[in-house]
Formats: sequence, structure tokens, C-alpha cells
Amino acid sequence: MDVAAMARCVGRCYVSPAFGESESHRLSERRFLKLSSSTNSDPAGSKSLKLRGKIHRRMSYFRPIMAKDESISSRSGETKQINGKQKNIVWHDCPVTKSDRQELIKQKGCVIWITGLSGSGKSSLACALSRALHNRGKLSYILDGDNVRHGLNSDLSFEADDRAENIRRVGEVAKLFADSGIICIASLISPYRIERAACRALLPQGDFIEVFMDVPLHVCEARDPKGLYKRARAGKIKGFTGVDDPYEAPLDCEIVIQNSRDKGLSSSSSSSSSPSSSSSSLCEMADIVVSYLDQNGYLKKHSTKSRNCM
Ligand SMILES: Nc1ncnc2c1ncn2[C@@H]1O[C@H](COP(=O)(O)OS(=O)(=O)O)[C@@H](OP(=O)(O)O)[C@H]1O
Ligand SMILES: Nc1ncnc2c1ncn2[C@@H]1O[C@H](COP(=O)(O)OP(=O)(O)O)[C@@H](O)[C@H]1O
Repeated sequence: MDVAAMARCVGRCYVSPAFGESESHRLSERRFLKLSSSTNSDPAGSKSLKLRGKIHRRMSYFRPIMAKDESISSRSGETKQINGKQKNIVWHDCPVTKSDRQELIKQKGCVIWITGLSGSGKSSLACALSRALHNRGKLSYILDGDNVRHGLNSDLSFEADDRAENIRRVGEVAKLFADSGIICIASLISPYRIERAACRALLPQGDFIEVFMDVPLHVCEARDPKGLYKRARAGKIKGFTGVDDPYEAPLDCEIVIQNSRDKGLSSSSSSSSSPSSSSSSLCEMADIVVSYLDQNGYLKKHSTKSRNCM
């Protein structure tokens, strides 16, 4: 395969603070307004008020991080305001910097954020990519939605607010990994654009690389490796992404992979404006991402080890 030709990747998906803010505000305000108007038909108003409180908390979370990455850029030594509240905490600097760590391990920390429906191949790509990077002597770590929900996020459900919190936490952890110099591979459904944009805004420009597994629902459903679609169609799982819960495909991301060459199943129709690559084998998919990292300076010194992904 001509990886260079297949990897029609774009490096133009940076969400500027201005975009991030207006986009997140627009979406949040829309949800907020929808909920606000519903209070009129809710005499007690208790449920709506509770929801409005939740939305307000989420909006106040987005505002500071969209404006700038305070946790990275603020080193003033003064106590800070976080989420609009005064916190008596002071950032403690360390003389060993991100550059020092990156120099030590000869790579650049970043986040590869793999999004897509259940069964689209996120975890498979994450593992193949981690193996390919390992074989090149590059350090990576996978934060897989399923796995993280076994521990750190075991308290979260699949309702919208909990999914948002799931993604927010993984975004924050991914940022720490990237700050350590590691290539962090986050593979989550992450169905909402607003939450993915918030994770992107946590990182320096270019360091959040969004990969969309562009696989149509009917292909994912035919794969159904865990039998979850079958259970969702039978009404045994409520709010299953793609069945009775939304998935917002990226409109403009760094890499689109049309991983749907399953036997007897037709190809996908992408709603994304990003160039896409049609690929079937895991090695090919991993190569697409590795090429992107290579071309964008994330893999500085190549080891002489095998370049195979397995
Ligand atoms: N209701 C519902 N909707 C979607 N997915 C469900 C649901 N219930 C359980 N599962 C399983 O949970 C995995 C997705 O977890 P994520 O953390 O990636 O989801 S999310 O980003 O918070 O939306 C997902 O794993 P993947 O198949 O690897 O995507 C499913 O196995
Ligand atoms: N390119 C592909 N062609 C056919 N089947 C695939 C491909 N990529 C992944 N699969 C299969 O699809 C199923 C779902 O893959 P998985 O990586 O678990 O997806 P996700 O993490 O998005 O739920 C698995 O059974 C996997 O073997």
C-alpha cells in the first residue's frame, strides 16, 4: 500500500480559542435555552432547575479552558479561580520541563483521539498503533473507554452528562500523558462534538489529533462483537449510541479512516469534510496514523527496529 497516498491527512483542524469558545457556547447555550424554556411547563420546576444547574456547571467549566489553557500557562504562584470559584491552590512548578522529558525519550507528547461508533474499530486501531509505535521505539499509552470505565470512571453511566464527564476526565488524563512526553491514544465513542472540542482545547495547537473511524452503523451492527447492538435493538439496553442515542461525526478532523471493508458489507458515506482513507488491515490503519505523526514531527528520532505494527 502507498501509505503516503492513503494517508491523506490534514493538519488544519486546530480549534482556535475563539472557535472553541463560540462553538461551545453556542451549543451549550442552545441546550441551556431548551432546558430553560421547558421550566415554563414544569410548575414545580425542580427537575429543570436541577438540569439547568448541571448545564451551568458544564458551561462554566468550558469558559476558562476555551479562553486559554490555564493549567499549562499559569505559573504565577497566586491562588486561582477555577470554574468561577476561588480556590486556595497554587500551581507548583518543577524545573524538569516537558521539553526535558521529550528530549530524554526522543519523541513529542500528543493525544491521538479516536472517535467512532461501538464496533467501528477504535480499540483495534489503538492496539495496532501502540504496537507500531512500540516497534519504532516510541512510548505510547492507551486510554480505552471500556477499560477506563472499569476503574477511574466506574462511577459513570451512559447518560449524556456522565458521558461528558467520562470524556472530560479522559481528556484531562490524556493531557497529563502528553505533558509527560508520551503519545497518548484515547479511544472512546465520545459522541458529542462539544466535548471533543473541549479536550482539544486543553492541548497546545496541533497536539490533539482527532481520528474518526468512519464506519456506517449497519457495518458496526453486523460486526456486533459484544452482542450489544442486538441487546439494544431488543430494548434491553437503553440509550445505545447509534440506536437510540446520538453520534455527532467530526466535521473537520485530522484523519478519517473508512474502516469498513468487511466481507459483503458496503462502504461508508462520510459526513466529514476531512480527506478520508479507505483501509482494511489494522497495519494499514496504524501506518496512516504513524505517517501523520512522522510528517508532523512527533517521532523525532527513528529507531532501527522493525516498522511492522505487530
Ligand atoms: N449505552 C451505550 N452506548 C454506547 N456504548 C455502550 C453503552 N453501554 C455500554 N457500552 C459499551 O461501552 C463502551 C463505550 O464506552 P465509552 O466510554 O467509549 O463511551 S462514551 O465515550 O462515554 O460515549 C462501548 O465500547 P466500544 O464498543 O469499544 O465502543 C460499549 O461496549
Ligand atoms: N477493518 C476491519 N474489518 C473487519 N472487522 C474489523 C475491522 N476492524 C475491526 N474489526 C472488528 O470489528 C469489531 C469491533 O472492533 P473494536 O476495535 O472492538 O471496535 P470498537 O473499539 O470501536 O468498539 C472487532 O470484532 C474487530 O475484530
